[in-house]
Amino acid sequence: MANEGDLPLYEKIWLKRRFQRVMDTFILLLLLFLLGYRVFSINTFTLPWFLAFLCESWFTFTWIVILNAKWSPAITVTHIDRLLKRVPELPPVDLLVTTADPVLEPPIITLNTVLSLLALDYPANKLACYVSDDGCSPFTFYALVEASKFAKHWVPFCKKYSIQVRAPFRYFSDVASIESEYSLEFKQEWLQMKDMYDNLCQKIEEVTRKSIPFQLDGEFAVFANTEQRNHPCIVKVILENRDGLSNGLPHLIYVSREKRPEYTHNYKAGAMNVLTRVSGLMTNAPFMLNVDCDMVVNNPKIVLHAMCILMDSKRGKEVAFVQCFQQFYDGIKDDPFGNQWVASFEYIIRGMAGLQGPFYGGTNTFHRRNAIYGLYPDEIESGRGKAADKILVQQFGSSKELVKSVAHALEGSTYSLNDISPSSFIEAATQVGNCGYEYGTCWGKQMGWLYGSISEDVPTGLNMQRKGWRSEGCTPDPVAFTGCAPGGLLSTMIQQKRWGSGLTVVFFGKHSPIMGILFGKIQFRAGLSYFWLTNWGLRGFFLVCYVALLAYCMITNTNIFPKGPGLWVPIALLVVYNVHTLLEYLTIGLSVRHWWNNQRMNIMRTTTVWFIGFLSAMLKLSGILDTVFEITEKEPPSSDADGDNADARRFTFDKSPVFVAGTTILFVLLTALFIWFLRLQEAQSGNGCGPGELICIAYLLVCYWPYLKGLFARGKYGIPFSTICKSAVFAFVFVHFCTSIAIG
Ligand SMILES: O=c1ccn([C@@H]2O[C@H](COP(=O)(O)OP(=O)(O)O[C@H]3O[C@H](CO)[C@@H](O)[C@H](O)[C@H]3O)[C@@H](O)[C@H]2O)c(=O)[nH]1
Ligand SMILES: [Mn+2]
Repeated sequence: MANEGDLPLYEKIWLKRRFQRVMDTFILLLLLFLLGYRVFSINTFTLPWFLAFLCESWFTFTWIVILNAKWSPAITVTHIDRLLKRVPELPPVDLLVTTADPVLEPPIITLNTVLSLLALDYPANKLACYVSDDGCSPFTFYALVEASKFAKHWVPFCKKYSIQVRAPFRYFSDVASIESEYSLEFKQEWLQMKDMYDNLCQKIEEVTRKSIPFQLDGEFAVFANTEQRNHPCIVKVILENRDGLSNGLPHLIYVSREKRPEYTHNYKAGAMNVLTRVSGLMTNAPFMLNVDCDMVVNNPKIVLHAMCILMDSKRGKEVAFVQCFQQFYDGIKDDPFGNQWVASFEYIIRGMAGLQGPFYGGTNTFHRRNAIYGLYPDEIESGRGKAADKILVQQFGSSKELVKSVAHALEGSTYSLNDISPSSFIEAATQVGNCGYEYGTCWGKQMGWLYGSISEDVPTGLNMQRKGWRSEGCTPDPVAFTGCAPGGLLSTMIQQKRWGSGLTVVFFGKHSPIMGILFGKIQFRAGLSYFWLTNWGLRGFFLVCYVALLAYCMITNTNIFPKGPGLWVPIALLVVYNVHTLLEYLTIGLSVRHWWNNQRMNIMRTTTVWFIGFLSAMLKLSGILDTVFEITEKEPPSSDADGDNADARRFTFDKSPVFVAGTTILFVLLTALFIWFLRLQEAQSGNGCGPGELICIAYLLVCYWPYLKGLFARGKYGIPFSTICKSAVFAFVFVHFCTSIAIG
């Protein structure tokens, strides 16, 4: 038997999914068959055939990417008991939260996230919570101050009764949390807590509802004369665990970095870098947990689980970050807008976890501070050694205090808890939160959260894996964090557009997975699996081309699919692919409806928002137009939140260009079908468009059904008249173009 001390703190278990591999391979063969067919039927060579060949080559490549990503899935199993036995002194962890807009991200949400963090099952003197507020909002600050008062009761309550869900709005929305079998004492305290929480909500609502805020004096004076994009740096220590009590409350610090109109702020990446520096000064924990303002802790032991991985003496040393999946609460049943990603997590991200590790997803992630600072994994044992202060100043900026703390972190010297309290660093923290601080340094370029893409998370993770680091997934039961999925169709589309655009920029940039494979230490298969992510925009481009090609065939009575027996290949592809994905969904307990919703959404988002994202990335890359990080709207917790709400599942439309793209495609499909139908009366020539094209167009139309319904619906469920007009013009131009090149 192995010595107890030798047992690893975590294990990695590879899953066997043989049937899936067989099906995946079969689909690949069909694709190759189709390509082969095109190559050998070169005598019928026409431009449409050639374009179809290009697109299908791309689809085949995409399939190889997916197959490779899914091929060797793995899960991690963590052993908290071993950790607690072996590591008497748990390391400190800094908790970093970002919020950016008090309207799109109501303070009550941020407050709940923070409360759930403060109540983590981890020694309170080892935790410090930092909240970055890009909105510079006195409301958010007020909410945090009030939350800190409530936390003094809430945290002991949670710990005393081992409550699982420690975000009050989640906890109290669950009626089962108070059932008859509980003791009288508990019930009394429960009622008290509920009362206090209701009061807290009421207070915050009262304040935020007023158009003129409360008196900006005392603590709030700093917010006078500030604008969201024009204000000095504000750092406030809200809670301080002065006596270092392990059963007290963690530090809570509010940071609103300086903003000036003449500076670029780099959105979330900029905010994260400021948080990294401020936390570096104040507590300098070797590990940092980063969550978005709407991701509440769902498993209070999650830090312990993550530490099992990061503190493991063998394999843990190569792990730069531990990624917990994004999962959502109150998600609408059967995922009508395709924004819950359940199947992708199960198959793709678990698959990546079996390679060099999952990508960094922007939230629910534990980072090794020195990996963020640019350390290589082989430097971790020995530390980097003493770097000259001059070099550190060049890289990290001119704050003397920060350079000292960075040197500490890079040397990997044992984490001596700072005896100095956070509040003595306010001045230094304000300095590192200023706009000009990063000028000429490496922040955002070589280390920290990288700038340049509005999907900052992916290149940031790649930048670490490029140096040879691995990452690890962590999926304990219960789920680690739960967040709020975009509420409706529009916010989903905006989010998808941002990813489509940001990821395309990554693909063509310095931090592309290709560069990582060629010049860094990204393993080939790991790099290839990243294409699943970074190619979303490109997939939009190719799919739109293919759809246009199909429509062109229908309109001009030409074809891209073989006739006769060869026709069975594309048809078999369509059928097998759908059956296979359906089985994948059913295997993990998802419904047929869920599958179909995701399937059609995949078609809709690829042909609209990913395509638009691709175009906007092209504009950005050619320096014509910069891209903007549009924040996803978060819905405030409501008592009638209910996953079965029929209205919430319906598609809503507005004047956004996203819907112009979709409606245009719908019109093109309809016109193509209509022209084909008219032609039915005429005698058929042998070489015209055939059943292959027809089946594809019909399939696309079924996917686009919600748009068709939108044409006839009213109010927010209907497509606005102006959108219809614009789309009609675009569709007309396309059809006209088709007919004119066909004749010409
Ligand atoms: O200027 C900004 C913009 C955003 N944020 C914060 O960034 C987070 C993510 O923004 P959100 O609008 O919720 O975007 P999502 O699409 O939901 O986020 C996903 O995608 C982002 C990258 O596109 C990642 O950064 C996120 O972690 C990931 O959850 C939120 O906490 C925001 O407060 C800022 O701090 N400053
Ligand atoms: Mn979000």
